[in-house]
Amino acid sequence: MTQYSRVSGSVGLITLKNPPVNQLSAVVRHGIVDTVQKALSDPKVKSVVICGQNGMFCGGADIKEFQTLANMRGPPLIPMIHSIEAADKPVVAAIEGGAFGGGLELALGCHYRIAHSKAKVGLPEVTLGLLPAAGGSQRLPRLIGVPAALSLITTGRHITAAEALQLGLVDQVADHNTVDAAVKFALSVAGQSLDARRISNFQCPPVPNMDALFEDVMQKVRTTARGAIAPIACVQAVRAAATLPYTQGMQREKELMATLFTSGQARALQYCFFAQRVVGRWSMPSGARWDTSKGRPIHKAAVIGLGTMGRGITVALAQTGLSVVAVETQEKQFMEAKKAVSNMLERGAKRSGKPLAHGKITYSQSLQAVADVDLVIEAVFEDMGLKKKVFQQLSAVCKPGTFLCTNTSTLDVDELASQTHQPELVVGMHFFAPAHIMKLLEVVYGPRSSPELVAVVMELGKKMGKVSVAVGNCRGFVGNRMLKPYRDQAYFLLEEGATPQLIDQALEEFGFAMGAFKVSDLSGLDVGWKVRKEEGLVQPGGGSGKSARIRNGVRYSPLGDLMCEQGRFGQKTGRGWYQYDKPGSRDARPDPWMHSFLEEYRARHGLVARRISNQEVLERCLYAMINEGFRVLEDGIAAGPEDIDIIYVFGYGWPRHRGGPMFYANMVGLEIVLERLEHYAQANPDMPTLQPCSLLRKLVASGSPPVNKWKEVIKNVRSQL
Ligand SMILES: CC/C=C\C/C=C/C(=O)SCCNC(=O)CCNC(=O)[C@H](O)C(C)(C)COP(=O)(O)OP(=O)(O)OC[C@H]1O[C@@H](n2cnc3c(N)ncnc32)[C@H](O)[C@@H]1OP(=O)(O)O
Repeated sequence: MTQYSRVSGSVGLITLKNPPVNQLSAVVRHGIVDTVQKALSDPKVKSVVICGQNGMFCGGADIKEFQTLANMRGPPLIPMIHSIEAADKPVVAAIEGGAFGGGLELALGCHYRIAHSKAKVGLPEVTLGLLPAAGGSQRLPRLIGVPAALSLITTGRHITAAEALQLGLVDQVADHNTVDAAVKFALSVAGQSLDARRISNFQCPPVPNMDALFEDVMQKVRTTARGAIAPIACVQAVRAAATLPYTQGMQREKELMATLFTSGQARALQYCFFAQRVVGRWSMPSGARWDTSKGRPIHKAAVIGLGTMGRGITVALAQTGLSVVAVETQEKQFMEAKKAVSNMLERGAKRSGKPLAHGKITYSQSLQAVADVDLVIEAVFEDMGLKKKVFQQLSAVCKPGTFLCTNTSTLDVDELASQTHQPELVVGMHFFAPAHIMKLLEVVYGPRSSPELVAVVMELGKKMGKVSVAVGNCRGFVGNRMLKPYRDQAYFLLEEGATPQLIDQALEEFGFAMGAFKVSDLSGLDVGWKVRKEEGLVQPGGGSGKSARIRNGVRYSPLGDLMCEQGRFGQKTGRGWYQYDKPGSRDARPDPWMHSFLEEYRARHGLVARRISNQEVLERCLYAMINEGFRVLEDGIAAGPEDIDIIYVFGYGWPRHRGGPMFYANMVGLEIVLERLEHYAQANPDMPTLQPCSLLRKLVASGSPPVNKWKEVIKNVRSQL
C-alpha cells in the first residue's frame, strides 16, 4: 500500500499505492507513518519525496471509511501530517493527476509542493458534507490568504496547477516527469533550514476589514447553501484560522468537524458521491449491462430542429469535438438559430477557456444532410404526430445502422421507434433546459432498444459532461412521472387553503432551488395545459358541479386550466402564480389577485379554506413523489434508488444534502413515510397516488433495510409480479 525506496543516493521516495485514487485508507496511513519514520531515521537520506502511483497523487481520505466509525482504525491523519511537517529533512510532494481533500492536506504538511501542469488540486470536503479537517482549513488560509482559501474551501472546486502556482499553493509546475523533478528539487534543498517552510507557523496574511469580509461571505454562503451546514462550518473554520493561533484553530476545526461528521447531511452527500458512480454502471431488465455492452465510435452526429432545446444540444455535441449537422427547415428559425448557437459557443469558450467549436457545425435546411451521420438527435416540437413524421423520414434518409434518438420529456419512445425500419436503434434522450448547461440526461430505452445503442448514448452523455441515467420507457420516464403527483398535491393544497407562496416557502426551506409554483411560472403553465387539453381533461371555465374536480374517478384540480384561460402563463406573460414586473422578468412577487381568485374558486366548489402547515405541505408533496418513486422501482423503470436520487439531484433541484427522494425516505424512516401516506390516503380516498405502493409495504415488512439493500427486496417483488 505504500512503497519505499532510496533514489539518487540520498532521497527517500515514498509511493502511495491504493487504487483507484490512492485514497488514504488505514493501511496507507500506516504505510506513510512507517516509511516517513524509516526515511527520517536513515542517515543516508537527506530529503524525502512523496508521490502516488499510476499518475495520481491522492484522492483524499477513504470516503468508504466514513460510513462507520468502526472502519476508521489506523493512524489518524492529523498527527501523521504534523510529523511530516515537523521533520528535520525536507519533504516534497510530487503531485501528479490530483491532490484532493486529505491528499492536498498531506501535501500542505510537506515543505514543498511540485505539481504536474495537468494536475488539479482542491479541498472538496464541503461537497461531502465535511470540512478539510486534517489541518487544511488552518494551513490553506495561512499559505494563500483568507479570500482565496475561502473560495476554495467553501466551494470545493478543483483548480489547475497553473492557478495553484499563481496562488502560491504549489512551488513549481513540471511539464514532464513530476517525480523526477521533485527528486531533483529535493536534492537541491537538502540541508536547508525548514523554519520558513512549516505552514502551521505562518500568520494568515492580514485582510483589511476582516469582519466585513467574513460577514459578506457568510451571507453569500447561507443564501447558496439552501440549508446545507458544511459550507457554513467551512467559513467558521477559516475564520478561526484568521483569528486564532494555530493550535486553537485546530481545536475549532476538530469541533466543527465533529458536528458535521455525524450529521445526516454528510451521510446524504457521501451517498450522492457513490450514487453518481453507481448510475454509470447501468443495467437493463434484459440483463444487458454497462460492462458487457460495447458501443461503437460516433464521428458525426446530427440535430433535427433548432428551437431552444436543439440549439443547446448542438452546442453540447460540438463541445465534445464531434462533427455536427444542425438541421432546421424553417427559414426564420434557421437564421436565428445559427446566430444563437454561435453566441452560446462563444460564451462557453470564454467560460471554460477551451477553444471555440464553430468549425465542427454545418447547418442545413434539408433532412437529406443527415444521410451519412452515425447518430441523430431529433429535437423538434413536443408533438407525437410531428415526431412520428420526422422519424419516418429519418428512417428513409439515414444510412443503415444510424442511431436515432429523440429528445422528449414525456412522449412514448416505443411508439416513435415503431415508425422506423430498425426500432432497436431508437432511444430517448431527455435533456433538461438549457441543454448545454444542465447536467442531467435521462437515457430512455424501450424493450427493443439495443444495449449497444444504450452504451453509445451513455458514453456520449459523459462526453457532453452530463450525468446520464438509463431508464425504462413510461409516461414521464422517471423524473416527470414522479413530478406529477408532487405537483398535483401542491394544487390540491391550494384548493384546501394554502397559497402559492406558502407552499413554495415550505419547499424552498426544505432546500429546493425553487418551489413548485415558481418552477411552473418559469417553465410556462401553457405547456401542461396543451397536454391536458389533448388528453381531454380540460373543461371550459373549469367545469361545474361535483364532476368539475374529478377526472376518471380521480381527484383533479382545474386551477391550472383556469389560470391559462386568463392568459396567466407565468414569467413569459408577466403573470402566473406570481406577478412579475414585465413579461420575461424573473422576480416573483405575490399577487393579491390570487387571493380573490382562490377565494372565489373555493366558494364556487363549496370548499372551506383551512390552515395548512409546512409539515403537511412537505409530507403530501414529497411523500406522494416518493410513493411514485417506489412504483417506478417496482415497475423496473429505474434500476435502483440511486438512479432516482441522481435524477432528482441533478435535474429537479432536489437539495443534494438531503440525498435525493429515496434516500430521504430512508432517512425519515420508511415506516413513518408509510404511516403518513396511509393517513393522507384515508383522508383523501379520491387520490390514489397517496395509496402506499406494495414495494414500500414490503420494505417496511422487511425491517426497512438501508437504501443500498433495497435491490434484493425489489427483485423479490418483481419476481412475484
Ligand atoms: C480527521 C480528518 C478527516 C478528514 C479530512 C479529509 C477528508 C477527505 O479527504 S474527504 C475526501 C476528499 N476527496 C474527494 O472528495 C475526492 C473524491 N474523488 C473524486 O473527486 C474523483 O474520484 C477524482 C477526481 C479523484 C477522480 O475522478 P475520476 O478519475 O473520474 O474517477 P472516479 O470519480 O470515477 O473514481 C474512481 C473510483 O474511485 C473511487 N474514489 C474516488 N475517490 C475516493 C475516495 N476519496 N475514497 C474512496 N473511494 C474513492 C470512486 O468511488 C470510484 O470507485 P467506484 O467506481 O467503485 O465507485
